[in-house]
Amino acid sequence: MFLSLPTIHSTSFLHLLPTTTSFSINRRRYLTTATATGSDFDKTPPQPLLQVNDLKAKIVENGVDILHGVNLTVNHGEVHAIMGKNGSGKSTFAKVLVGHPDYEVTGGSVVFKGENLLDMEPEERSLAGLFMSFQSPVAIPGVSNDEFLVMAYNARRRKLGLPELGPLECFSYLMEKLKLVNMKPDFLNRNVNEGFSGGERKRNEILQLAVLGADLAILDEIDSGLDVDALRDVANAVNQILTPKNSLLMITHYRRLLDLLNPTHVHIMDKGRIARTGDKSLVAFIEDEGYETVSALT
Ligand SMILES: Nc1ncnc2c1ncn2[C@@H]1O[C@H](COP(=O)(O)OP(=O)(O)OP(=O)(O)O)[C@@H](O)[C@H]1O
Repeated sequence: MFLSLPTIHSTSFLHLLPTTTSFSINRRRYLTTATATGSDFDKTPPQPLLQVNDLKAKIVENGVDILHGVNLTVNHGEVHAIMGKNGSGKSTFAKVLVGHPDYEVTGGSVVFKGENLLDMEPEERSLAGLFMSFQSPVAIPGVSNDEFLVMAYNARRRKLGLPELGPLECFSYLMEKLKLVNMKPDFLNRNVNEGFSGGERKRNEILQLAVLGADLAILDEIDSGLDVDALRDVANAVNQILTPKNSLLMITHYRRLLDLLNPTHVHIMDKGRIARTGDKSLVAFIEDEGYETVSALT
């Protein structure tokens, strides 16, 4: 997880929900009904959860431009996958969204829940409902998993004006989430990610997501290093965390994760841009043709 203040599912998106819209929810399509007061002309288009427009960014250390104009819209309840060859800028894009200090935005805009995301500090982005699990989650020596989760969860509750949970309530809340991710309770007493295997770290990221919640969860190669059982557990947990209101942006190289999480949109990133967007059939196209075909068209 991005180690700033915690992300949690927020109720503040409610005012953004349109009166009438058709939007995809995980694998289903829902049609909400208009309020009876207006004509068709009153129907407002769906308010995107995330709107990225011509986003450009460079690496701070060496000034190299990596993102060359990314455009992406994620609506509530959608599941997006970003694929693309190594070094095409997928992780950079994700890290720029959460405000990673290694990168500087040089152009474009990002609107999240109606707010300018680029104006927010990383902590504010997290508190606003953005969660990211990194490709290589870091360990936090000296801080136990349960301390970390309780602290993060209660910080978010304070931010939302909710009372903090006491130790007993926290314990039962965490146990419920552990079950969701199929992790043993002793993981709570261990220091965050310290001595965890690669797969355990990935599972622990999903535990953090389950505990903290998110309006938009960004999972960067959550499937790398997972055995088949762990992959299924992680996918099951993510599917249970998804609701009609929150959304998922996953970065992956592998079809097996897509089969389990069933994205509504698949994007191919190439040379720091989204070069192609489609549905899951795009994956079969890439498997047949390779990324070079996409590169040749950009
Ligand atoms: N902090 C950094 N310092 C130096 N180079 C970087 C940094 N971050 C990204 N890069 C470079 O930017 C390019 C894009 O990297 P990025 O990690 O975004 O690619 P990716 O599409 O996620 O690749 P992969 O599929 O291999 O994970 C690569 O050439 C990478 O070496």
